[in-house]
Amino acid sequence: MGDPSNGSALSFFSDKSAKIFVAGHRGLVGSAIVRKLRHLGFTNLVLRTHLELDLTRQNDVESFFATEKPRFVILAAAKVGGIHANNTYPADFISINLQIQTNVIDSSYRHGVSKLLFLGSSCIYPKFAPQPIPEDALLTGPLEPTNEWYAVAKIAGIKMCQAYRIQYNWDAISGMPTNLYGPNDNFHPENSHVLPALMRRFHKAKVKGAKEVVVWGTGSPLREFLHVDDLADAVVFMMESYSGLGHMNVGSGKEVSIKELAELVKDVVGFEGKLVWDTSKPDGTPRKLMDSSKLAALGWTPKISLRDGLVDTYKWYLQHVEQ
Ligand SMILES: NC(=O)C1=CN([C@@H]2O[C@H](COP(=O)(O)OP(=O)(O)OC[C@H]3O[C@@H](n4cnc5c(N)ncnc54)[C@H](OP(=O)(O)O)[C@@H]3O)[C@@H](O)[C@H]2O)C=CC1
Ligand SMILES: C[C@H]1O[C@H](OP(=O)(O)OP(=O)(O)OC[C@H]2O[C@@H](n3cnc4c(=O)[nH]c(N)nc43)[C@H](O)[C@@H]2O)[C@@H](O)[C@@H](O)C1=O
Repeated sequence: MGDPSNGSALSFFSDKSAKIFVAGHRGLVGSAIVRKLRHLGFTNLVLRTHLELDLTRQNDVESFFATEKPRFVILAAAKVGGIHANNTYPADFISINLQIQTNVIDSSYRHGVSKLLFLGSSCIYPKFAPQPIPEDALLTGPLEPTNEWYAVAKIAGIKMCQAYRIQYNWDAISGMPTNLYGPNDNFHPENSHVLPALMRRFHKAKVKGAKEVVVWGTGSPLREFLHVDDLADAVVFMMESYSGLGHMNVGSGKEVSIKELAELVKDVVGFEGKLVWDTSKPDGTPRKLMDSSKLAALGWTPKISLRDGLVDTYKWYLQHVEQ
C-alpha cells in the first residue's frame, strides 16, 4: 500500500479531452462545475439527468460506469435542502444520500476512475464546534439536530473516500463547502435554503406591493455564504492540486447574521416594506464559519463578494425563474 497522503501523479488539467462524469449537472453546484470545465476547455463531459440515471439504483450505476469508464468523477448529486426540508424529511436525507454516494464512490473505484471528488457540507461539524471550524473538529461533538441525518450521510461519504484511499491507495478526495448560492439554485418557498427563499419572497412582495415579509427564526444565527462560481473554481483547483486523506473546507471566510443577510437581499431586490420575524421556525446551528486556511495555503481564495453575488443571482432569477 502506498502512502495515502501522497499527491496524485496525474494532472487533471493536462488532458482536456479526459472523460469527466459530473454527477448532478443540472443542480446549483453541478451546473457551475460544468460551466467552469467548459470555460477551461474540457471537451468530454459525461452528463446524466436524474431521469436518465437514478444514482440510488446500484445496478444502473454499475452498468453506467462499466460502459462509460470516465477518468474523473465529481460527485455533486445529492438530496439537498434548507433547514425545513432537512427537518421534515430525515429518512430521505439519510437514505438517498447514503445510496447515491455509496453507489458512485464504489463503482468509480471498481471501474478504474483515476480521481473522484466528493462534496459534503459544513453541517458535518458539531453544533458547538470552535469557530472558525477547522477540519479536525469533525466527530468531536453532537450534531445540529435539524440536519443530523444529512450530516451523518455526508460524514459517511468522507469516511468512505478515506477508507478507499487507505485500503486501495485510490485518489478520492472530499470538499466541504459552506452555504452556497447562485444561478440554478432551488427557489422553493419552503424547502430551499435561506438566500434563495428570501430573494423569492422579497421579489413577490415587491411585485404585489406588500407591506411586510416574514423571515424565519430570530435573525441572530450567523452564516458564511460562498458564490457557487467560486466553489466551482475551488473544485477544479482541488482536482488539480490536492490529493490527501483529509477533507478540505471551502468557505468565503466572511459571515453575516441572518438579519444582515435579510437586509442585504431586501436592498438588492428593492423591497421597501418591513421584516417580521417568525420565531416559531428553527434557527438551526448558531454559527458555522469554517476555517478554510488549509485550502488557502495551497493557493486558492474566493473572489466574489456577497453583494456582487446577490446582484448577479437576482439578475439570473429575473431572467430564468420569473419568466
Ligand atoms: N446548496 C448548498 O448550499 C450546498 C450544497 N452542498 C453540496 O453540494 C452538492 C450539490 O448540491 P446542490 O447543487 O445545491 O443541490 P441541487 O439540489 O441543486 O442539485 C442536486 C443534483 O443532484 C441530482 N440528483 C438528486 N438525486 C439524484 C438521483 N437519485 N439520481 C441522480 N441524480 C440525482 C439532481 O438531479 P434532478 O434535478 O434531476 O433531481 C440535481 O442535479 C451536494 O452534495 C450538497 O451537499 C454543500 C454545501 C452547501
Ligand atoms: C447548507 C446547509 O443548509 C442547511 O442549514 P442552514 O444553514 O441552517 O440552512 P438554511 O439556509 O435553510 O437556514 C439558515 C438560517 O436562515 C433562517 N431563515 C430565515 N428565513 C428563512 C427562509 O425563508 N428559508 C430558510 N430555509 N431559512 C430561513 C433559518 O431559520 C436559519 O436560521 C442544512 O440543513 C444543510 O442542508 C446544510 O448543509
